[in-house]
Amino acid sequence: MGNLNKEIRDGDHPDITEERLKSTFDTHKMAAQIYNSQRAADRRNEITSAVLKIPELQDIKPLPFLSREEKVEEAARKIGILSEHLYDLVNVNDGAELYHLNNVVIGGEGNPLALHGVMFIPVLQAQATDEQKKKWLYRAMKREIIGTYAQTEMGHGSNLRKLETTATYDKATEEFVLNSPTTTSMKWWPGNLGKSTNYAVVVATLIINEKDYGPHSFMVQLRDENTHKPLPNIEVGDIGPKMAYNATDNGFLKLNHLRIPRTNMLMKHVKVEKDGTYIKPPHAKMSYSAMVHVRAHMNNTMAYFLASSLTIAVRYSSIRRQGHINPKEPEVKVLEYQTQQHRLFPHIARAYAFSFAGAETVRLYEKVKKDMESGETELMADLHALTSGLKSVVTYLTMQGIEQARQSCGGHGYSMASYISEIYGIAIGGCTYEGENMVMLLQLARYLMKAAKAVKEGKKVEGLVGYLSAPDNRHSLIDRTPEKSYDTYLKTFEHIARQQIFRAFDKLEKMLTSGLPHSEAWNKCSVELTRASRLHTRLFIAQAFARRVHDVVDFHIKEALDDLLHLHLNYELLDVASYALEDGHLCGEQMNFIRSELYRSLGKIRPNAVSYVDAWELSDMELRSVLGRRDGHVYENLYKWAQNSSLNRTDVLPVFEKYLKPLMMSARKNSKL
Ligand SMILES: CC/C=C\C/C=C\C/C=C\C/C=C\C/C=C\C/C=C/C(=O)SCCNC(=O)CCNC(=O)[C@H](O)C(C)(C)COP(=O)(O)OP(=O)(O)OC[C@H]1O[C@@H](n2cnc3c(N)ncnc32)[C@H](O)[C@@H]1OP(=O)(O)O
Ligand SMILES: Cc1cc2nc3c(=O)[nH]c(=O)nc-3n(C[C@H](O)[C@H](O)[C@H](O)COP(=O)(O)OP(=O)(O)OC[C@H]3O[C@@H](n4cnc5c(N)ncnc54)[C@H](O)[C@@H]3O)c2cc1C
Repeated sequence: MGNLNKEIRDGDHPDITEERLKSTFDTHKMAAQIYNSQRAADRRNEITSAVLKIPELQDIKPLPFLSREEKVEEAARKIGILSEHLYDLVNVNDGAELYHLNNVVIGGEGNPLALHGVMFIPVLQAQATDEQKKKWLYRAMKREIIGTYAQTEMGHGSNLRKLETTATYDKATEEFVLNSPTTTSMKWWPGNLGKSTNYAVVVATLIINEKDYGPHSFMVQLRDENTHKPLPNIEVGDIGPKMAYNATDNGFLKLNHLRIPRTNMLMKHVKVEKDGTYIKPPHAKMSYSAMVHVRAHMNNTMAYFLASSLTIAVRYSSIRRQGHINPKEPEVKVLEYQTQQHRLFPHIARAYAFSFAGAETVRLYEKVKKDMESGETELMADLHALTSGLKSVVTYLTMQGIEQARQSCGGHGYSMASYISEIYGIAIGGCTYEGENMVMLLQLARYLMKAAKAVKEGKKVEGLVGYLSAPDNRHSLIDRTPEKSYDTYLKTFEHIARQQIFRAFDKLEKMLTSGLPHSEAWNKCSVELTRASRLHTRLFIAQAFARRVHDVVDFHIKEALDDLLHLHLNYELLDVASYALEDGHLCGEQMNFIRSELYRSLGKIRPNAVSYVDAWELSDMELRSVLGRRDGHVYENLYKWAQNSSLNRTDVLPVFEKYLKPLMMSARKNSKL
């Protein structure tokens, strides 16, 4: 039997090898849990190995040293090579493999086909008729055309029903006239809209005979297919640099009374007949499918970003020695400090939890997608509620975890050599895109309030909100039952979520009864409502984690996941404990028990810490971090990395003669006077 940790190599830093030798589980078997099958984990490594053999696919230099234009060009160069050799070099089979290939070769800063794959193709798959698919989808899949999803405007993103871009039907010519009447109506933000794409699905307010039918999707050709020049009546460009994600040309678009054929409206579910008759879709929100698609996959992308930062931080913490625990002994690895463990390990558990919750969400998404193809829409509300809550909670907690990872690396964490700040910048975009987090929490709250109303009316609710109808214990049984079971924790999470949902519901009802209009009452309750949504979602995440651990067969993997789950439940419960203390569901004694279990968990996780992050099998190429190097040789490579700085090209910069010398000369002259 070889080493359980598959990252061990000769010549690695002894401190990191020492960590890996302690592993109690096979990291590649653990990867099968993270990526949902052994085959998927194997394929990731095959793809990485294939890429490493192709010199043209390597970064020309570390990405932080590239200008914005160079970043855009570098991503496009690699996309070109990849598109040509996608099948002969790496034989990519599905979306997950493509996503991995992208992460290894290009990284998270974006590429010209990012929105093409993530939204343009999915929206055509879901909303185009067969004829429209023939016209655009198959060309898009072959990359003969490149598209994006242009919905957000400068003045409106969250409130889709107030989009200012209009698509007015002209019965006489059987055309839609697309128009951006104001500055604020310009499309603003769509990824790759600025410079890369030549087509877009534009979301505009449909007007027929002066009646507003709300947001609908239209295919618009933006640029000439050969010259790439913008077509008449179209102004398009890049919106400028962002916090991160700067290899992507997020863009603006102004449409000046642009005429497109009637058949350019995506009409699989909804129709406008030649005479202007409007035929409703089976469900009013079917046209929101591209957003739901991304939201459903975001748990996994966030888990990936979080795991990347933690891989960097935990590996670095195992070779960074500073200070003493026992003054008679050498300086310790910073990973020995309980504060460092408390800062990092709960986030490792969250990354796993998000991945498991993500797998369940994608399964539900795939089912709903299939149902929708045949016009079946029953589960759309459940999926919308689930993805709205998860999207918000997972992106927010990911943001916290990445920032903790950065701080845990001390000064070097602040250097772009750690690459954590770039990962942070990319990930936190997720708090905003695909629905601003508060807005999405309030969407889930609508669903929860309906369920609470049903329960109050004596009806039984099921599924994701089934616990609202289930019997509740007045007092938590944590530490009060002889057998140790996660069920007692999950029941406590249920209690907390249930209490908060009903608290928000009662507050809302009281205001409504006092005569306040619904929208005003809703606003006055909205902080309580978002709290209810967060607690409901955190319960779901904990349940999904527990379900996965329950299903694992391999003893050592189950044991290692069980340790992480134990840490997760104790840490998360402490985080939300005030809700349970308020009504005496938990008492001080139980709080002490939970705290001591948490500290015990940190000690239990410690020997496997490096293996838990190694199990994500993130190669050096995709991490792009000096601190996170697999071999642990950080210091000599930090020095090498700094040599890339353009400031080091000469010993003396022109600014010396121009500004600094005169400044010092004049100061010296003055001091002589
Ligand atoms: C393996 C990997 C493979 C693939 C990778 C895939 C993804 C990669 C992941 C990451 C992406 C990486 C890079 C991409 C980066 C960025 C891309 C970003 C793109 C964008 O941001 S696109 C623009 C997104 N914009 C938004 O999200 C806007 C948010 N606003 C809305 O969605 C709506 O305005 C809102 C808030 C839902 C309200 O809509 P509306 O006013 O129409 O409705 P009401 O509030 O009145 O509600 C009425 C009713 O409708 C229900 N409902 C709303 N939406 C839905 C839905 N989608 N499905 C079902 N039901 C819905 C709502 O609940 C109400 O029901 P009720 O009356 O309460 O019963
Ligand atoms: C990196 C990135 C990539 C993007 N890519 C795309 C893309 O490809 N295509 C595209 O179309 N768009 C894209 N977007 C735009 C994105 O979808 C929107 O920015 C997002 O939906 C938020 O909308 P907004 O900007 O209008 O925020 P706003 O709604 O203006 O939010 C401002 C504040 O108002 C609050 N608020 C707004 N409405 C409510 C409400 N009803 N109740 C309570 N609070 C409220 C919010 O919580 C927030 O605090 C992208 C954005 C980013 C950052």
